Amino acid sequence: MKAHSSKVGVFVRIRPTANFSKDLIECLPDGQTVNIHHKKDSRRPQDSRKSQLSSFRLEGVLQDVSQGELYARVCQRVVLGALDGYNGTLMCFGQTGAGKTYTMTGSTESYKQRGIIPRALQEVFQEVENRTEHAFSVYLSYLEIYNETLVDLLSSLQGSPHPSPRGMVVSEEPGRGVFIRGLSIHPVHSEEEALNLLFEGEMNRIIESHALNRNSSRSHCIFTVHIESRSRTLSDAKYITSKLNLVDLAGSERLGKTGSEGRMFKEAMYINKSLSFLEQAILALADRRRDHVTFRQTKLTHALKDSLGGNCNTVLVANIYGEAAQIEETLSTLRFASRMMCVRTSPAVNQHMDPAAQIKKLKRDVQMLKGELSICNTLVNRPNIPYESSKAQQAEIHSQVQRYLEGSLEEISIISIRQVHAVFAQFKLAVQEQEQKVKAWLCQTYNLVEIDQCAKTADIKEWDTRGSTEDVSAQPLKNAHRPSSIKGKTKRFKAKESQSRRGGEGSPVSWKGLESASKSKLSSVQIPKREQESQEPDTESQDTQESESQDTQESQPPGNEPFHPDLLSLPSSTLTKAEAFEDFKVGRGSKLNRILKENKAVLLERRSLLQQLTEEVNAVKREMDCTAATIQQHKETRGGQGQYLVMEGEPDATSLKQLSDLKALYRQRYEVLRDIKAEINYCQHLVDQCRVRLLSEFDNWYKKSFLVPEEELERSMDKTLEQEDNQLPYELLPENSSSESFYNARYRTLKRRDRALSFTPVQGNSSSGSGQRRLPPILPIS
Ligand SMILES: Nc1ncnc2c1ncn2[C@@H]1O[C@H](COP(=O)(O)OP(=O)(O)OP(=O)(O)O)[C@@H](O)[C@H]1O
Repeated sequence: MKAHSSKVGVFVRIRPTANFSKDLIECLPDGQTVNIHHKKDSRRPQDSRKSQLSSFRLEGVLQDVSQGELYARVCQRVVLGALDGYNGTLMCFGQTGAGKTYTMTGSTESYKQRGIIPRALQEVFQEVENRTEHAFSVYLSYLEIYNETLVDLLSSLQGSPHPSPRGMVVSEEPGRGVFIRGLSIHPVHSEEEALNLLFEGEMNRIIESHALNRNSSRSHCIFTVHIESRSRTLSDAKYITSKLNLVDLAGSERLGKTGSEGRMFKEAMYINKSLSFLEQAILALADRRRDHVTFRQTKLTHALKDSLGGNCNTVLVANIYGEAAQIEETLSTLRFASRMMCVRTSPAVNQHMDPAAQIKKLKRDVQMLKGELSICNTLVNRPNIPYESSKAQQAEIHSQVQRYLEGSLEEISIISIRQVHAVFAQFKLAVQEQEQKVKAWLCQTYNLVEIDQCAKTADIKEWDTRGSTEDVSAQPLKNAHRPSSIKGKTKRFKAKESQSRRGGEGSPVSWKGLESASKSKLSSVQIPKREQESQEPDTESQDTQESESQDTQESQPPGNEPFHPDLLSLPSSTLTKAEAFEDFKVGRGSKLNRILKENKAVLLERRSLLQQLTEEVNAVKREMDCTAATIQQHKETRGGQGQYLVMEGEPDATSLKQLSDLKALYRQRYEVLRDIKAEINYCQHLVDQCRVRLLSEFDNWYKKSFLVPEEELERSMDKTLEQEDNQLPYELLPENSSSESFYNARYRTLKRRDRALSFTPVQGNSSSGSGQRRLPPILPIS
């Protein structure tokens, strides 16, 4: 939709104070102008006594306004715009302690003092209910930028994706704009659900205490409401989306005033630096002669790129103090605010096409074009060309390709593009069939099993034998006492090893033997048939232990972390991951493990064959070189100028014959060597596949069996919560029923926090090694 140019809306909010400096700060009756009387330049002694007036005219000066009034004047139109498909951004900027968080989030203890975000959420869900002609979907995300690190404040919620090892990044894509890759986005269906997420995120924010603010936010936070809306009445393909960014910036601070030291000093440096880049970006945006603005210097400016000069309705609230002591910072906040007034944005509805409806339309277009094509063909007298592919035509093309491959058809005549595609498809099919045949032949010859196939069989058998009454989660612990199946397996290895020893591991393989082994596809390689194994008697052997320990080393699971089953009401013994892997190999993963071993045995056999063969080939080569050298020597002693003639029966004639035989032999053996190398590559591929599959199945099994208490815990917690909620102290709630969601969400959050505290000691943000997270004192709801 066409964008129109719009100014950024800028408001000033003055934090209430008993010491309001009327001499220095003058709010004019127009409600839009604030005059600041200040010293000319306090840093220059000659100017320090001179007074100067700086006047700022903004969209509104808000002094002693309630939270409700502020929302109505500043935010409401942006929220309603977001429901109509316009992106919106609301940003609080100002000195530390000036009231940004109070404006944006407000008090989480008092419904009346709730800030912009809870009010915006209430408005969104009220509108969703009222606008019955549209179906809305609402999603939330909550991002924190702390010391140039992106943190997902909602990552602690159930269902959040596991954080990517590479962390989150600010990305840009055409058509999608700026977004945070890796940030979790949560669907919400009610105001209460949304508030739950807000309060959860609030608990995770980083706060510190300093001289100007007891609960100072040490980071920038962006709470985003993603809205999607589709018409319920119109069946067209269009739908609209929008993003509402509610930004609480960290406060700028003079280090002398806040007394920040150590980590807080470092935080303050990051905050001031990113705010100064933000100011630079605003300056550049406000200057219409500049055609390039650099947003990428900091995460904050990059993440806000779309919101500052993009296609959205943007509003800034500049929070200032009313006291004389902060007048310099107040002045610089107002300067920033007035620059922001010069920035223009181009709000536009984000309209998209529904792919399903678009497909329908395209189908209609194709039908129409086909009709036109057929008319054109008739007009130029072209024979009736088929543009649809019927089964008969496909069969015809198939037969043409087959005949072409066999040589009975010289060429395939081309009649349409569709037919060319069909011909290529047939060629591809022929190649694939050939590949399958070769693969099947190799598997059959070497008794190797495709990993997918064997895993499927293993799964089915596992399922069959487990039975319906068995407790799956208890399985690994049962397996901790190695089941008897391991014994059967140990016997197999013993048999295999003795067999391979009998097969001549100690005795050299003759050339003939090698050749025939390769040509007859190694009939001498003995691998036990899988069906026979289960019938073998149970016995333990030293051989097996060696074989197993060797295998364990090769297929070690990643990590060796101990886990604590007692936390999960499991028996109190503690297994390491390596021990669990051992159990897995004899239990659930026994089939895979066995196949891995068998394939490895074949691979080893092949390798030793290759080694012997290489030696043989090298020996032949040496012999060839030797014979050639002898012939050369004779040639030279005869003064060998010109042609070298040898009479039959002479010793040189024998040498030449011998050399030619050796060459033939060399070529022949070299070919066998090459074949064996190819076989080894194939075997290696199967062994690798087996190993990866074994490890990944183990990982899944391990996670399912031991390491996912959180989800279970969360589920059980939610149940408990529901029960507890039924006993919610409603007598404490105010009579206003619209506050119910707010207090419910608050109550749930406090409960969750209590439980979290009772489970783990309170720590800072593990990802950033920062200060405390915002954990407000538990107060009675009143
Ligand atoms: N308009 C207001 N009415 C009542 N109390 C306010 C108002 N503005 C701020 N306060 C109070 O002032 C204190 C500091 O406010 P707040 O934490 O919102 O500041 P901030 O600008 O977010 O600071 P920082 O940048 O350090 O996080 C809080 O106790 C808050 O309740």
